Amino acid sequence: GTGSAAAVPINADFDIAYVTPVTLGTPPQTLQLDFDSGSSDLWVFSSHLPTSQIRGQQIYAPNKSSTAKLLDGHSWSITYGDGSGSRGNVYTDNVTVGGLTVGSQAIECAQQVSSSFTTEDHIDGLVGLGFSTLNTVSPKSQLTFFDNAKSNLDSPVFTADLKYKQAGTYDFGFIDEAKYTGEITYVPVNSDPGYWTFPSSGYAVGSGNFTASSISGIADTGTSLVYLPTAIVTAYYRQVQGATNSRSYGGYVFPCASTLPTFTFGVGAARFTIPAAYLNYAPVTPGSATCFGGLQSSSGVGINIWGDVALKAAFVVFNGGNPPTIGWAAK
Ligand SMILES: O=C(CNCc1ccccc1)Nc1scc(-c2ccccc2)c1C(=O)NCc1ccccc1
Repeated sequence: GTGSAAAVPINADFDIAYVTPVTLGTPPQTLQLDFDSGSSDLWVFSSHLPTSQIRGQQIYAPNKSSTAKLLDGHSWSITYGDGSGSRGNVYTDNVTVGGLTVGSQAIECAQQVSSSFTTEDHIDGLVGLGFSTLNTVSPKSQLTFFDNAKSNLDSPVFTADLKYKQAGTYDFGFIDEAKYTGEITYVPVNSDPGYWTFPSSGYAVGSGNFTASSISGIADTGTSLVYLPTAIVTAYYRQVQGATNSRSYGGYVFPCASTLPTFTFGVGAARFTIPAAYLNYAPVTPGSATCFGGLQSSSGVGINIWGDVALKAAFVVFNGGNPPTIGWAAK
């Protein structure tokens, strides 16, 4: 089988995150979920949440689904690097994404979410697409939607075609040749950390020389920005008039009117250029003349993250075969 579903930016002004419609249970309950290759829990706003923590999100009510089953004695609790998090209990039910159905998928129902989830009213939960070793359900960890679907897929892959300020797609089970140009460059994935960790071959700032340098990082559809080693990031912002690394804003900022260089990264012999517009991420506060960069230092993060700002400059194949690999193509 295969599946194909839209990845829609949650904000009209800048690409904080992308959501995809997912139907749960019988009769179908449709939620808008954030597909996240940087984590491995499928969790949803649910009828078990205090109403004080719900602000407009759609909820999944397992007691309204004839196919829902409580996973007795199981719970989950997750914290993301930005300190946000959620926890709750677990049901299994049918989950459908773009025509692809998984029966008895673990659906982690939130009983508590942190304030940043409550205030983000366009995200009804997450679909983790990382490796199932990262799943937080206890005492028995659960498989991701992709791992459950894999055996029924024409090919054990999913692809991300994210776009700048417009809807893209997630495809499951096939590679759509119409979505990319040229060849797909595949590199090995180290899944031990539980992420889609792959080697990048180097970078260039604007029209400058390409610096060959092996950079290990993760392909993370759930993280908005790109986080790279300080040496690379300072080389980039040296080319931006008025850029500073702001302690108060927590990263590199610059006058919104600044001219930004592009940023090119290598995957094997292939080169991908992130347009300047993607790197002028957003005003630090609505209407401000100071803007926050789409490229930030990973020194406070602990790992290098190729988030949406990079992913939307390419067509990316997450190959869940044995061994796993990741493919990058121009589009
Ligand atoms: O957690 C993820 C992917 N999920 C991101 C997400 C999506 C919706 C809501 C909340 C979070 N990716 C990874 S892998 C490793 C980290 C990390 C980041 C900072 C410090 C330590 C670890 C993160 C992560 O938290 N990403 C989101 C993020 C937030 C702030 C700064 C950077 C990245």
